[in-house]
This record gives sequence, structure tokens and C-alpha cells, in this order.
Amino acid sequence: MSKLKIAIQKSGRLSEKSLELLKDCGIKISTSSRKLRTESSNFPIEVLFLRDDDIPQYVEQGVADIGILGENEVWEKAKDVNTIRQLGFAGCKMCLAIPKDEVYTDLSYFEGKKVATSYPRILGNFFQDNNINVKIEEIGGSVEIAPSIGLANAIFDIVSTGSTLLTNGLKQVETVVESQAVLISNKNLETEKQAIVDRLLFRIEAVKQSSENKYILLNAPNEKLEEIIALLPGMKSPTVLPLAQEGWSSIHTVIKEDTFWDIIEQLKAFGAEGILVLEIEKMIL
Ligand SMILES: Nc1ncnc2c1ncn2[C@@H]1O[C@H](COP(=O)(O)OP(=O)(O)OP(=O)(O)O)[C@@H](O)[C@H]1O
Ligand SMILES: O=P(O)(O)OC[C@H]1O[C@H](OP(=O)(O)OP(=O)(O)O)[C@H](O)[C@@H]1O
Ligand SMILES: [Mg+2]
Repeated sequence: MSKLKIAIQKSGRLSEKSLELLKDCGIKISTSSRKLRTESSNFPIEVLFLRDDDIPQYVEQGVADIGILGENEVWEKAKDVNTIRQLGFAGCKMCLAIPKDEVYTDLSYFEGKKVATSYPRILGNFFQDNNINVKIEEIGGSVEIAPSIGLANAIFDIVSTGSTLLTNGLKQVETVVESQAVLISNKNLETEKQAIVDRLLFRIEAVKQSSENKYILLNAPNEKLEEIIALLPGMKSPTVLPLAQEGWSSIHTVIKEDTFWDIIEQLKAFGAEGILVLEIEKMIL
């Protein structure tokens, strides 16, 4: 039986989360820091540990069938691959930044300036779309140092907390694009491998759904049941069970993590008591 080859980052910002995702999908992988290829003992998958920059090329060529990497690298490398799912981690922005004492008005500031970056394609396309002429200075890393050593007037790089910019005397002036980790795949997968990708995607969906939702249980006075149920859509609809104490019911349902606090406040206002909120291990719709 053929195995699906998945490329993940060997070490860096994506490595731990990529392995964690596979583990949450019930896929067992034994890792040792020096082994660059390993097979799962319970799922038809082989893991290749690579530099993230190389993953688009390997997936395009079919050396790896699928890969996990930042969408920023997918755009930058512009290889012929399919992006099949956003994975919700390694979220960051790609921004233009300039020395903090400079006066910034708008994009025309960059006309004729030199900008240092490790992402020349994304940046080049952005300035071209905005009809601004800049000189792009491509460097491999430590981009934030460029203005202070006279290599460039500005930089274009990944920003998350903003602390690297701050500690290097820079300020963010434009966000060009937002990125997160994605799953990419080769465009011509054999049917058998596509079936394994589909099994993996099904599991990823269950893992993502569970992390975005909470299971809640609460006691509600029967005279407010209608109002409370209206607040709680659930997967189909909430489960309502009578309590031993007359006039009260127990309600069980699933709610979205991001609406959670708003809903809890409204439930309390309708007289709900004994509200329990539980993590969901896996969720299959
Ligand atoms: N500060 C950050 N916060 C969140 N995500 C980030 C941050 N920095 C980078 N990323 C995301 O993680 C990816 C990998 O970042 P990392 O710094 O590990 O890359 P790298 O140094 O190019 O690694 P490699 O050695 O594999 O080439 C980036 O392409 C981006 O998608
Ligand atoms: O806004 P912040 O939270 O400070 O994060 C931004 C920094 O993180 C990334 O570098 P990383 O630390 O991964 O090092 P690298 O340049 O060696 O890849 C990125 O290239 C920025 O320099
Ligand atoms: Mg890299």
C-alpha cells in the first residue's frame, strides 16, 4: 500500500505545531532530532523534515505529496501546488517598516527607496500593483537590522508581536498581507494517495472544530427555557433533560469559542445556574 509523504519544517516556528496537529489527528510519529524521514506506525504516512523554503518545490515535483508551511512561503515561491486548507496557527502579518523617527504619510514615501526583505516576490508584486518604484535588497534573515547598518531605508518582513521592530528602532507603516500555516498538496496525486489526504483532512476538520467549540451544560428554570434555547443553537439543537427538582431542566449543547463569553452573560441574565464548560476532544459534524 502506498504511503503519503508529508513535508514539515525540520526546526523553527512551525515544527512543533505541525507535529502536534498530526498527533491530535491520532497519527503516531516517533521523532528523534537527527532523523529526517520517519513513518507513522498507525497511519499510511511518511514524514519528511525539511527547510520550509524548500517545501513548495518538493511538493510541486512530487518528492513530497503534501506539506505544511506558512502561506507566505507558498506565495513567495509561487510553485504550482494546491493550497488545500488553512490550519489556524503561525498567524502573522507581513509588513513594511521604517525607522521610528521618519515621518510617514502614504505609500509614495517608498518611491525611489531601498527596501530589504527575504520576500522579494511578494514585495515586488505589491509595489508593482501600487505603481511605486523601489529597489528591493534581498537578504536571508535578520532583516530588521538593515536600516541601522545603512543597507536599506526600510524593511518588509514578518511581524507578530511587533517586538523585533520595536527593539530595532523601527515602526510598522503598512500591512501588505496576513499569513498563517497551510496544508498544500501536489496537483497530480494518485487516487490512492488522494484517499489518504481525504482521511487526513477529515481528522484535521474534527480537531479544528473541537478547538473552536466548547461543550456546555447548565441548569435552567423551565419558564425561561424558550429564551435560553434560542441563545444556544447546538450542533442540531440543544439536549434538554428534566432535573429531579421540579421546574428545572438541564441543557447540554455546543457553542463557538468566540461567542462564548457573550452567551454566558445572557444565559445568566435568564436565570441559568451551574454552568459547566468543557473542552471537546474531537468533533465530527
Ligand atoms: N514571529 C512569528 N509569529 C508567527 N509566525 C511566524 C513568525 N515568524 C515566522 N512565522 C511563520 O513561521 C514560518 C517559519 O518561520 P521560521 O522563522 O521558523 O522560518 P525559517 O527561519 O525560514 O525556517 P527554515 O530554517 O525552515 O527555513 C514563517 O514562514 C511564517 O509563516
Ligand atoms: O513581531 P515579532 O513577534 O517580534 O516576530 C517577528 C520576527 O519573527 C521572525 O523571525 P524569527 O524570530 O523566527 O527568526 P528568523 O529571522 O531567524 O527566522 C520574523 O522574521 C521577525 O523577525
Ligand atoms: Mg526558511
